[in-house]
Amino acid sequence: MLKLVFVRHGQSEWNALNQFTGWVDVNLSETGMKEAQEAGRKVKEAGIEFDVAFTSVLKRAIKTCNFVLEESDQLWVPQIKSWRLNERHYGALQGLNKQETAEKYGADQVQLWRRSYDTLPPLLDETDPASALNDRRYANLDRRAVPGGENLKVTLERALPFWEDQIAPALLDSKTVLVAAHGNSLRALAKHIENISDDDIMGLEIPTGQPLVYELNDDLSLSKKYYL
Ligand SMILES: O=C(O)[C@@H](CO)OP(=O)(O)O
Repeated sequence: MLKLVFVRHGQSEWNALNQFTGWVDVNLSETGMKEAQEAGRKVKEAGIEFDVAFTSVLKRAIKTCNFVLEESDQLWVPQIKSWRLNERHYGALQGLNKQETAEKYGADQVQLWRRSYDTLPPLLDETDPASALNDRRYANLDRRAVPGGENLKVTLERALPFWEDQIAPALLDSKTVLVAAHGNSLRALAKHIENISDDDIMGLEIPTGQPLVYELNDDLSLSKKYYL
């Protein structure tokens, strides 16, 4: 049985402030660090030994990856970072308070922006410093892949090549894989793995710091899914 473990980063400073975050590189909160360490302890208790770990280029996920590996005494495990595992880019919503935005535009509109598969957020010009697209870590990024903001569909389209090129081959090579990433990049990959419809994906939430184990068959079809 092939094994894949998803961990959504622990609570971030902007999760705590209820702000749209996306590609803004905010830190874990104190609570988030504890959640990530607890996730590592659960991995250790479950006796899961990773061969490779994948994470994004955002510190809240990278630190979560490190905490999980440190607490399970596996800091030696090779780590590969990619922007393709980043949180969905939240466009012009980045930095706004979610509650205030709901009061301004209505809760239904905000729920569509947050959870619908194909509604794009209001886009941000790539020259806007808040867009993060000019940061040097994205120097090789094809800007058409992230048109100033992403819905889940665009997030899946840019995460999928990383699944195909890196994660799936590692699994098919019988490696036990950790993916420490974000609410929406993990929802996108979960949609693919679990074959969830465009409508049903609206209802899927992945909690922070809870290791989610996928046991997969040899053709990467889903056998079993559970939280530690
Ligand atoms: O702000 C964000 O980047 C994400 C994750 O925290 O928010 P949402 O819950 O709307 O997907």
